[in-house]
Amino acid sequence: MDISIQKSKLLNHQSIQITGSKSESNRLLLLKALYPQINIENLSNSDDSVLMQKALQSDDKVVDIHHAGTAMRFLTAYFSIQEGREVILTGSSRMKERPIRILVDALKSLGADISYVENEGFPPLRICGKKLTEHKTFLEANVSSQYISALLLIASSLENGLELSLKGKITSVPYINMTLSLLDELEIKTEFNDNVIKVKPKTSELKPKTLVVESDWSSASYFYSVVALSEVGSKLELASYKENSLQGDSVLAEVYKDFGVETHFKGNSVTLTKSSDVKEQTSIDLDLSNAPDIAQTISVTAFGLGIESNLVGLHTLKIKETDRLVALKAELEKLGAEISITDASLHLKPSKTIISNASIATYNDHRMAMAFAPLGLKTAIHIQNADVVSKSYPQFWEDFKAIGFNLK
Ligand SMILES: O=C(O)C1=C[C@@H](OP(=O)(O)O)[C@@H](O)[C@H](O)C1
Ligand SMILES: C=C(OP(=O)(O)O)C(=O)O
Repeated sequence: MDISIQKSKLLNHQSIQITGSKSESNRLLLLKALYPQINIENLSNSDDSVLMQKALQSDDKVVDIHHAGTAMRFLTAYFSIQEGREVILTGSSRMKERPIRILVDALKSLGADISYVENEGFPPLRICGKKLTEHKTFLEANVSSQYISALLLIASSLENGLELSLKGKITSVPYINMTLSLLDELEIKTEFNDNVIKVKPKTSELKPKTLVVESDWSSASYFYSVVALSEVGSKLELASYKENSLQGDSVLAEVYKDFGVETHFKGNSVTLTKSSDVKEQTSIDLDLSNAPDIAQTISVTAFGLGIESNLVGLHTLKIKETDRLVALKAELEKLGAEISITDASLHLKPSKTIISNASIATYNDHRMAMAFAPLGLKTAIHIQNADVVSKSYPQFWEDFKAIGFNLK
């Protein structure tokens, strides 16, 4: 399904309810499989969370998690400790290109039995579940924090817990802290000092506990972009959010100040207001190594506003749903952008015009479709394979329609 967006205008004062964070949901689903006393509210309805839930409930030999990176990484750890069970864990053709050796090596050093079914270092994996006897390991922490979260999520089930040493510069740190905070809410004892994370084994029975998932901040980014690209005085309300979030992408509230967007928290909602125009000479300089999933949204907002941006810390973007740096360059250029990229950065020159009726390719990447959609406020734009959004945000197009986007 392709979608054409006619030039649109934001309907002021709309309120949107966004589904639960897929990162929090996929962690809690795994923890619930280990500790069934957990009750989860506002669970994400994203494809990735539905796939995670199904995978945890299935008895099949082959478990296919399609494009879901967190599910691939978290389930590798989970199936490693399912004693006596053998699983082939696989995914989409892109998933077979997303590296997993760092996690597999760490699990093997703890005693896991994992082998590669096709290419060394990549899914699919054959995992023969067993009791892991070791409790100390290390891993390179600069490639994906998901490897670290995967180990932490199973750590309290290991006989002696886990002592994990992180080597190199740690990337996507807020996601590690999110994992540790959720463990903390379950009264699982953890420590994170000087690049060493320790998790104690859970010895006492967990009391029944309800955890409410906050709505997804990465999904909120597309509305930040909409407000940034709208006229001064425009307002949009999003639910359910809190000021002290576990999600690193909540840094949006700070980042979008530079795009003239103010954020106000009230009750469980957040109101975004376009409070001032952005000056032409504004330049956005950001290190996004802690919030890689909002890089596409920010680049497109900056382009839509015609301002310069220098984004660094983007080294993880190459191994996500697509090579997001290459994809951003190719698609922004269709719109007339002057953009240069390296393996870890992106530089966008200020531009005065946006080419109309460009057809944006989405590369099986939900965030390509969602990041480019707000440009419909500036010009007519065409989004290819627009249903990719369901990976994280199945209601995306309905919600964009509700706030005034003219979709065909
Ligand atoms: O742990 C998580 O829930 C995630 C961690 C990040 O990945 P990396 O650590 O690979 O950057 C992020 O990009 C992904 O969307 C979700
Ligand atoms: C990178 C992402 O997801 P994952 O790595 O879980 O596939 C994402 O949602 O942007």
